[in-house]
Amino acid sequence: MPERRDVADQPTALRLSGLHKQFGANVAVNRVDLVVPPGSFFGLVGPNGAGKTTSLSMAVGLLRPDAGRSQVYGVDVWSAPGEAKSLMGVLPDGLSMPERLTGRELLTYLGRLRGIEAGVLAGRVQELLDVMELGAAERTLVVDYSTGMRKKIGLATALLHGPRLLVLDEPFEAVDPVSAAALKGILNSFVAAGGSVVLSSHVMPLVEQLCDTVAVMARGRVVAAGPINEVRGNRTLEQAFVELVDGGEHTRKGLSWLAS
Ligand SMILES: Nc1ncnc2c1ncn2[C@@H]1O[C@H](COP(=O)(O)OP(=O)(O)OP(=O)(O)O)[C@@H](O)[C@H]1O
Repeated sequence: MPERRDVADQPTALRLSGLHKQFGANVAVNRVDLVVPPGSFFGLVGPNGAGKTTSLSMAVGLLRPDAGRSQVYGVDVWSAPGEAKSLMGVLPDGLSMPERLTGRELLTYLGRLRGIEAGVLAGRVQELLDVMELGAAERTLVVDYSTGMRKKIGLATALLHGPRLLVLDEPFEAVDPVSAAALKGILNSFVAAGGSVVLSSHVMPLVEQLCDTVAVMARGRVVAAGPINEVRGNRTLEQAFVELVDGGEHTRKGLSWLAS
């Protein structure tokens, strides 16, 4: 494992301040403040429709907020987008990519757009294809990839330029266990070397396994945030999550007509 760099002097990896977004009458994200410390592995959890994707989309500059700001290592995402984006690797929800390319062509194309020198780029592309186990699909176009393969090539594009912060929306969704283990290894090494990761997930054991810090969102607000041990207390994260989100009300509901 790479040696951990001293991250104490670095500015906050990601700071969301008063971030707000409304779709018509629906307040999707309600004045959210969030601080992701440098060198942390940060999990964003919440039930369906809580506002996670909307928050992350605004955080990385893909969706303009109605109010509030997002800063990456002190750089404002909306006033200095070029600089902020060079610091970030992003796996958005529903990533759209040039699909009539093979994985190698896609990574090479995006690497050139990001100004990576050709020799360096070729090495990185090969390493990413190997580690994501996409080398076997060398001749397959991205349009013909499976869901999990699309997730992996999306992650590869996020890692390509060597960012300091990774923002990943559901990175493990549809990824097989072998690839997931490889991805966990990559992300852990990245954090150990001083990088920061923010990921959203519905899989509580995965968040407990990977993350040192969590935020729980519900109905557009952050209802708990901090070191994972503090947020879950003496419960599992899943128990804490259910209690924080609805006091366990839904878990007691059943269907009167089912198996009665
Ligand atoms: N483009 C949009 N237009 C209108 N409403 C939207 C749009 N995007 C999100 N919403 C609404 O905003 C709210 C938050 O959605 P969001 O996708 O951020 O939640 P989420 O926490 O990521 O959910 P999930 O876990 O199901 O992915 C929901 O009520 C959703 O219907």
